Amino acid sequence: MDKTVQSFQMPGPVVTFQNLCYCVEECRGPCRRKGPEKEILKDVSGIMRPGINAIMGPTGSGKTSLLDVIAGRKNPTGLRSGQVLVNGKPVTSDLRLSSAYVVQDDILMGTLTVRENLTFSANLRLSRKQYSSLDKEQKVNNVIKELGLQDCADTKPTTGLDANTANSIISLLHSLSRKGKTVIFSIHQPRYSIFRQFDHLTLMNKGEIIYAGAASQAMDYFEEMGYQREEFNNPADFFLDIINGDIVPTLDFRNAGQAERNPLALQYRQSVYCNQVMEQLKQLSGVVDPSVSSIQEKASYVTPFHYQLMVLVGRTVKNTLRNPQTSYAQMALNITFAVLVGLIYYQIPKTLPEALQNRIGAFFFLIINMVFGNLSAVELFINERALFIHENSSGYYRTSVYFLSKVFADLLPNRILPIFIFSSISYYMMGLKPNADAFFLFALTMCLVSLAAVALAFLVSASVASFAMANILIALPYVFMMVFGGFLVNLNSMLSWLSWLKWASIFRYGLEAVTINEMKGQVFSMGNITLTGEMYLKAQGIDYSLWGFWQNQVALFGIMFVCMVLAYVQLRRINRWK
Ligand SMILES: Nc1ncnc2c1ncn2[C@@H]1O[C@H](COP(=O)(O)OP(=O)(O)OP(=O)(O)O)[C@@H](O)[C@H]1O
Repeated sequence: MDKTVQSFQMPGPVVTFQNLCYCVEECRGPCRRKGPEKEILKDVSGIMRPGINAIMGPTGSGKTSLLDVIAGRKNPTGLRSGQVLVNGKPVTSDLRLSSAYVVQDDILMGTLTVRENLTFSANLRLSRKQYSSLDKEQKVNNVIKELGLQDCADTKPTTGLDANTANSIISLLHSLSRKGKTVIFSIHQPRYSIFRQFDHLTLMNKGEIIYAGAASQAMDYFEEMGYQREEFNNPADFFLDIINGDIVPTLDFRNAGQAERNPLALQYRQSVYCNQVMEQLKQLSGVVDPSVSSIQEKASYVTPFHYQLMVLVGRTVKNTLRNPQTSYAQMALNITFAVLVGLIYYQIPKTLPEALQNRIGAFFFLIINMVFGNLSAVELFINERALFIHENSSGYYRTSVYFLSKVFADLLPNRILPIFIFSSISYYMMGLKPNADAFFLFALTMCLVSLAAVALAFLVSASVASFAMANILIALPYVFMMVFGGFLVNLNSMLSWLSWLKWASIFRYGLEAVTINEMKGQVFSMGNITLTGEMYLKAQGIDYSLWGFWQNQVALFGIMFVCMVLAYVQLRRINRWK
């Protein structure tokens, strides 16, 4: 019996696509000028039934593009015509959750074991109402068993997945397909042992289908066209040789005088295989419910917000604990700088001129350390960008959950804790105001300066995809803010159209706040001349009233808040389409 007919009888989802035309705009030149449109899928139609459906073809033939369009991963703006249906219905988020899309690149959390990665996925993709923790554990164990990964289930992924996986993956897909799953994948040049497990084959060339039908009949199809296969030649190599023109047909099937760009595609369109597909598509599309396609779909998740947050924070904390270099480095940097500042400005005297020069110099030094010490925060969203895109578009969790889990898991161990240690060491070594409330306000200001700088780094991190770009983009505002901080240049003497930048300077707010906190109520002397802290603040034009002090904290908090919100918006705007 014909294999296509055999698999058709297997119950399970049927994926259909009709007249798909997909175009991309190529960017050219250093300015990435938009070039002409390029059609990468040309009127492609097909039916994928439960079983193993392979898409084959040479590099650039459109295999991945077809797979991406079927999976809804390709930017819909490029789709000029056609629609993908599953069981006659357009793809919705419910269907997305009951399907899986596996990409070629390694996008697993490298610090977690195979079992932990699978458990993470099971926790977020299986409904808590339908599956208990035990059910999920059992499912994970089954997958590990089916993949033959028992020996490396509790080791980190990269060590366990080696060359034997091609065979075991195909065996797993085969057994899944026999349970009524529709498995579709693209493959370049499989060996015979793999090829013979395919039920259905779609061969592509230059964005068009040149054969779609039972894999077992593909050889006959080309042999009937006059292509002679050498004995022992692997079918996959045979097809590629035909496409590349390395094998010529003994019969000339091309119509005389016809300058067809893709004669194999034309031949397929005229074949009984193509006619069958088009006939069956007509029957299947008769059941399409037009109301479904008109519904503007909203992403839905099988797990609630708080549960996703718990699972994600758990993974982020585990990742931080197993990869603690950044936290250690951040702590070491803060302790080293605290001791260094403490030694340089050790027990600042109250006699002039050192009393003022050393205090203001020390504060500037401290703020520089608070701002530039957070450069490592730019890596936060860049490191895991591919993982986030994959998991988020597969419906694992909401963007807000990811954002909150990353931000909190980074802020506490890497930012807030080291700052309190930093402040405690440097404050008392420098001999600043000894009362506890002054110390607390000092530490609070350092914390807010640091968090505002970190939030700006998060914003950059969520906006770009490469470290090189992020480093340039973060260094610029930091340096500008330093210049407009009020220490390197007197802001009153600056050109008025430039001096407004001081309102965006984290340095200025931080410097003013710690200066008010330290100077207010102090008396400095030189011989019999005395100078109060208030006199100094007034001479500098600093408002040292209660609100004058707290307005700096409010401004720092405002900068942090705005940058965090913008970072979240940028994370939502990340292009998830291929
Ligand atoms: N987003 C895009 N922008 C520009 N060109 C694209 C884009 N996506 C695909 N293409 C082009 O479309 C053609 C088909 O690409 P596709 O990746 O689908 O081929 P493929 O058969 O999967 O190739 P490979 O085996 O190398 O993965 C290629 O020429 C590719 O450069």
